[in-house]
Amino acid sequence: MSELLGIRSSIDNIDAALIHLLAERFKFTQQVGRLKATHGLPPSDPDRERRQIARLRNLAVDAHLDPAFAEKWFNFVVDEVIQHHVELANGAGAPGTADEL
Ligand SMILES: O=C(O)C(=O)C[C@]1(C(=O)O)C=C[C@@H](O)C=C1
Repeated sequence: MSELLGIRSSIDNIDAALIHLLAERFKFTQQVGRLKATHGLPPSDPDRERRQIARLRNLAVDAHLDPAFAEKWFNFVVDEVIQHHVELANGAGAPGTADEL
C-alpha cells in the first residue's frame, strides 16, 4: 500500500507543522500572560475570544472545515492559555515550559 504510506507521510508533515505552530502560539501567549500579570489584567478577555471565534468560524467555512470544530479547537487551546496566565499571575512558571525547569 504505497499510496497509504505516501498519504500518511503528508499527514505526518502536517501534524509536525501543527505542533510547531502551536509551540509558536504558546510562546506569544506566554508574553501576553507576563504582560497581563505585570499590569494586573485579568487572565481571560471574553470580548477578544468572541471576536476571534467569529473570525475563525468564517475562515473555517471558507476553508470547508466544520466551524463548530474550529470553535471547539480554539476553546480547547484558550482554556490551556488561561490556565498558564493564572499560573503566571500566581508567580509560577507555566507547565511544560523552560520556566518549570
Ligand atoms: O489576547 C489575549 O488577551 C490572550 O490572553 C490570548 C488569548 C488567546 O489565546 O487567543 C487567551 C485568553 C484570552 O481570553 C483571549 C485570547
